[in-house]
Amino acid sequence: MTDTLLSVTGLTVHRGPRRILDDVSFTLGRGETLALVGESGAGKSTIAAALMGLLAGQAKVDGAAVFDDVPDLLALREKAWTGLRGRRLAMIFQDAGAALNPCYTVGSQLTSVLRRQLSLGRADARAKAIALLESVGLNDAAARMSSYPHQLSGGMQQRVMVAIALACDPDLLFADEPTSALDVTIQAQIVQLILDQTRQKGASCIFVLHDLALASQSCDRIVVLYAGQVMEAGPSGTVLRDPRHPYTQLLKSCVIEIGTADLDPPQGSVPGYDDLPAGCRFASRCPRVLPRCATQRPPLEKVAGRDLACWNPEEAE
Ligand SMILES: Nc1ncnc2c1ncn2[C@@H]1O[C@H](COP(=O)(O)OP(=O)(O)OP(=O)(O)O)[C@@H](O)[C@H]1O
Repeated sequence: MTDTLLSVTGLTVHRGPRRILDDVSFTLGRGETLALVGESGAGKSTIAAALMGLLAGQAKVDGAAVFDDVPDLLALREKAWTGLRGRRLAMIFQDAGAALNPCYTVGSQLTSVLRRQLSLGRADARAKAIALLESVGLNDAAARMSSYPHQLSGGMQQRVMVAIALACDPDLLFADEPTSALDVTIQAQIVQLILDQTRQKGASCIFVLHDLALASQSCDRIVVLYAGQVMEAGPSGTVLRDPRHPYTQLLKSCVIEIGTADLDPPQGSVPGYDDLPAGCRFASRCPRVLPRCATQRPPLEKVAGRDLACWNPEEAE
């Protein structure tokens, strides 16, 4: 049994009249990895941004997020984020090429983080930066310090991002689709690198992923989101071996296996945020829909070892 590092309760985000996240709750243990999965627009990146305090001024954020000894991340003012963001919570973005500053060398971007956050002197920061680049598998790390981002491949740029994110030994790392800009052969290497590095440091990690197969292989827990609501959440083995929510079942059926005969793509699409039903947001596409689903939102309840929000769940497989 791990102790809890992050506990999110009732996270709700409005952008104007649109309720982008609706009462999202989940927990993450210390040293655990968690995957946020769901179709594009489900609100995965918004969860990460809200928990990193990056939505201020853009959206109305309600709910609570207890993080270690911080009573509520969602209530922090910008000044209170100093010493937390980049230090105890860090982020790896989708596209390292866009996230790294093209005007500064890899070395100067890494050492500036180390000097600012850890107050290291110039020589110590340089030595630690080289060690970090070595630890993320960058060949010839000392020489790479003077490279500009455009002189590196996409995979190498993402390794640098991992080094920067882990520079201050954060307790929690967000990896927002960290491999979506990379070739498929490099993707698995980068996911493995992030997992190895976070495990080695005893950190927790929240992966934002589209890929259910990758989530099941790499993460301890999984949160399945649909149009801003949690449909099902729990240990990834339990949820994916025996999905009880029709939406999780649908996602699972979309994982393509070599050798299967025909593709059977799901029908319909995620509803627009301007036109949402009062009840379950998946109701219009659900094969097990009941009349009450459109009008009454199912509560997230403990069912068979996971949290489930469904009036008419699948039977055990
Ligand atoms: N800056 C923004 N301004 C207005 N709406 C936004 C903004 N960012 C996101 N949204 C909206 O919020 C909803 C959730 O978006 P979000 O990016 O969190 O989803 P996601 O699940 O991460 O999608 P993807 O997998 O495509 O990255 C979408 O309807 C999106 O259009």
